[in-house]
Parts: sequence; C-alpha cells; structure tokens
Amino acid sequence: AQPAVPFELALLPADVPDQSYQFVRSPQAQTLFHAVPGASILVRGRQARWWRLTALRDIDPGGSPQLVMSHPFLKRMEVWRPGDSLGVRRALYGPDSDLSHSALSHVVPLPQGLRAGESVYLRIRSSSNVVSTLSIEPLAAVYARDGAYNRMRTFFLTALGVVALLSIGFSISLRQRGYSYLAATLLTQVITLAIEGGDFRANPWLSAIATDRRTAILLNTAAVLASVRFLRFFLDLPATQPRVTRALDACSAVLGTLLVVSVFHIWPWTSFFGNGVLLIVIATIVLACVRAIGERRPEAFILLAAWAPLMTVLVVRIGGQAKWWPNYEWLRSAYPWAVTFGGLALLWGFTHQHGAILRSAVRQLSRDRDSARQRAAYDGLTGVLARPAFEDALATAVAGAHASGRPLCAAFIDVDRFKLVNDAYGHAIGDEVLRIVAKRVGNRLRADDCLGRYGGDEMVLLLPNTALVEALRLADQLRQAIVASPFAIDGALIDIDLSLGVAQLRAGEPAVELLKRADSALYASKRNGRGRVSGDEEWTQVAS
Ligand SMILES: Nc1nc2c(ncn2[C@@H]2O[C@H](COP(=O)(O)OP(=O)(O)OP(=O)(O)O)[C@@H](O)[C@H]2O)c(=O)[nH]1
Repeated sequence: AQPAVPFELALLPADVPDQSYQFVRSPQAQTLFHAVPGASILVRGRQARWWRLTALRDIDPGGSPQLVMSHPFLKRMEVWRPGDSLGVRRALYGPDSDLSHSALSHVVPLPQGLRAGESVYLRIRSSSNVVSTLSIEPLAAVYARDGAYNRMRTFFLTALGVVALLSIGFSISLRQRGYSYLAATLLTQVITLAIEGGDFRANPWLSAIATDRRTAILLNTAAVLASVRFLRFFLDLPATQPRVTRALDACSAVLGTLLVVSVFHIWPWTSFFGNGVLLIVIATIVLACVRAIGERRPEAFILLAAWAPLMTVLVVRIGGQAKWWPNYEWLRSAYPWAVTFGGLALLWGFTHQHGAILRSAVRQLSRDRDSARQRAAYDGLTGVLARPAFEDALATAVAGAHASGRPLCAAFIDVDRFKLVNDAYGHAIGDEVLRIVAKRVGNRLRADDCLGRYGGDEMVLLLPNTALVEALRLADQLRQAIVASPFAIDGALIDIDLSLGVAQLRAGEPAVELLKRADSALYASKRNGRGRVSGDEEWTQVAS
C-alpha cells in the first residue's frame, strides 16, 4: 500500500550557522537533519529553518504536481531543488507574493515530479504560530480547493458585511449607539479576515499595514473592546450587573492602554498579557450571560449562543499560544465560521427581539387608537355621540335612505331657557340637567335611532325608517318624558321643557339641508313660545 503521505520530513536544527544551499545539501548537514513525523510544520521562533522533504515513492510529473503549504499567513517559504541555482520564494505579501493562487496556501510547482528518495529543501520563516501542513497535489486539485475556499470567503465576508451594515442601520434608526459597537466588532473581523485572506497583497502600502504586527494587535484589541461595549449595552449591564460592569470596564481600560502603547512599542509579553486579559473578559461575559439567563432574559441567551463558538475558538487559540495544548490546525478555518455564525445568530436574535417589540408596540398602538376613537366618538358630559361621530352616522343614514327609498327624519332638541338654569343653580347643576335630558331621551329611543350632542344645550336625533308624522309623535313623547316630572338635583326641583324641530329627508337632499330644515323647525318652536315640537312645514306643528 502506498503511504498516506508520499514523503518524509526532516528538520535542520536552528543553530546551524551556515544556511547556504551548499551546506544544507552537504553530507555533513544531512546527518544533522532529524526526522519529523507526519506532514505538519510548526516553526517556533522567528528564525528561518530548513526542512528536507524526501519522496518515499515516485511522484509522476503528469498532472503537474505542486508542493503546497497550508496556512501561509505571515510565513515565507523558499523551495530549493538541488541542481537549481536559486530557490522559488513564496510569501502572502511583499515581492515574493504569488498572485496566481488564492491565499489558502503557498504553492510551488514540481515540474519534473520527484523520484523515490529524491529530496527538495524548504526554508521556512514564520511569525505565526499556526501549524502548516505540506502536501503534494496535482494542479487541478489545487485550483479546485482554491475555488471552494474563495466561495467560502465570499460567504463569510458578505454575511459579516451585511450584518455590520444592518447594525449601523439599527444604530441610526433606533438611535441606539450600542449597535454601532457590534458593527465595529464585525468590521474589525472583516478586516482581519481580509488581511489573512491576502486581499491587500496587490497594494504595497496596504501590504505594509497588513503585515505589521501592530495591525493584528490593534484589530484584535479593538474587536474585544467594541464587543464588550456592545455586551454592556445589549444586556444593560450597568443597571443590572454593576459589579460585572466594573470588572469589564477595568479590563477594557487595560486593553485600551495596551492598544495605545502597542502603536509605539510591542514587547514580547504584549500579546501574552493581552490574551490573559481576554480570557478574563471571556469568563466575565459568560458569567454575565449566565446570570442574565437566570433572570429569564432572552437577549442573554441569544448573545451567549451567538458568541459561544467564537469564545471557544479564542480560548483554544490562546491555550495553543500559551502551549497548554497544541496549536490545532482546524483553528484557522474555525475562526471565520465562528465569527460569521456569531454575526448571523445575533442578526436573527435582533430580528426576533425587535419583531416581538414591534408586534407588542403595534398591538398597544391599535388599543390606544381604539380607545382614543372611543373617547372621541362620545360626548364626555352626556355620553351621547359627539358631533363628528354624529355627522358620520348622519351621512351613512342619509346615503342609506337615498339608496333604499325609506324615510329618514332628523330632530333638533334644545333645552328651553337653559341659560336661566345655569344662572339660577350654577354650571354644575346645568351640566347635570343636560345629562338627565340625554338619559331620559336616550331611554326612549329605538335600536336604530341615534342621538348626538350638537353643541351647548342642543342635541340632535336621527330617526331612520320614520316618516315625518311618526317622527313628530315620537318627538312629542320625548318632550313629555322631560316635562312629566321636574328634575331633582341636589335637593332642588327644576322644571325643564324642550323645544324640538323635526324634518324629513327629501329625495336627493344632502344631509346639511336636512339639518338646516330641522333647525328652522326648532327655531319655529322657539318663536312660537317654546315647549313644543314643530315640523319644517307650518301644518306639522304640534302645540303643547
Ligand atoms: N352647564 C352647561 N351650560 C352650557 C354648556 N354648554 C352651553 N351652556 C350654556 O347653555 C346656554 C345656552 O343658551 P341658549 O341656548 O343660547 O339659550 P337658552 O337659555 O337655552 O334659551 P333658548 O334656547 O332661547 O330657550 C348658555 O348659557 C351656555 O353658557 C354646558 O356644557 N354646560
């Protein structure tokens, strides 16, 4: 059976003084190389190291074999074949950058393939502690993987960009600055992913920024600071968990100082120290979320679920850097997944939460609107229809009567000499008189009749399906109900009488005309001595 990895790796110790091609190739150097199991490369320290790759079987030149090194960010690779005058150099950024492949790996062609036992030498320099894997693959396989990788990156960057833009939108439209911290968190991640994805390599100025150690520290620190600010806002921590807030604020102050200092100087312990603070921040965030979940706050659950994968990846990465466990290779691909998952989960959470808030606000609004309508429709003093609502009812009744040809009458009702009641007993008693008139009249109406207050002591009555003669009779009954017994209010007995004016709708007549004629009839009642009902024709007057 063929070995899974068709080559054997060996590493030359770092303290070999001579780094020339001639030396590494010499029999003396060959004895110094020590075998390394598997195909993984981890370069510790910042010096370049020579690796020897020896084919265990013939690697056929057909299919254009390529030597591939994964995770190329911050790693320079030179591949030298004995016999060549110069090695082939690869780096993600800078003059050795190879633009014919994605930033997924460094790729060097092996045009003649390799014969069993033949060696190539790799000089690798790295300022990253992420493990790389070596493989030899046909060119087509390299391109296929590049394509898949680019599609995935497009998904990550688009998703994060969209969530960041939506967060900015939330921040502006809801006037809640907290969401802009989330946008800042996601944008720093987008920039980090773009840098690691080699997106800035075509521009020398951006390349310089991308490969500067300070950039990574600044971006990572800014992301942590922004996400802490977001958490503080999203869980309303200052109000709900003041001690946790103080702890997070202290961590933020330390990280902020580190961020500013890093612009000028980076000590070897800078990232170690920063990672320590980050671990405290993560522990505090988990604590804050768990406590808030205990208080049945769904937003805390959303936040914890969204950030759990990212926090796990960060802890594993920090542990790897601190050598608590190996620097797992899956970390690099897990990171963009975790960030994107976090962004999308929070977006879903917001939509869910704002949807719930929006739905309850809409329900409240429609309740308010209904009760406002209710209040506006009825007169506050008498409880009968207020004038606008009465006019609506009148318009409907007039249209209905015109359409059906059924009779419709309107009657104006006015309390006689009401001013004297007010003057003699006071305004409050006057109010009570109006209430009693409305009540006594209202009690005698039929289901379809409709009573409204038109203003002052004047009310108006709609009598559908009623012809004038019948309406006059009804109006007189109403008047009789008022005059039958004096109003007993606060120990006083007050005699009240009404004047009424009735009119019947004529064919095609608009509502205003009907009211005008009913009003003239009322005026006739007043003119003829009050305490009576008049129709809008002379002959329809009903004397008291
Ligand atoms: N208590 C009370 N008085 C009101 C209210 N609205 C109007 N008024 C009074 O009602 C009186 C209306 O008087 P008018 O209808 O002009 O005259 P009147 O005294 O009723 O005499 P006639 O209508 O000619 O029989 C005025 O004195 C108003 O101040 C109210 O809501 N409450």
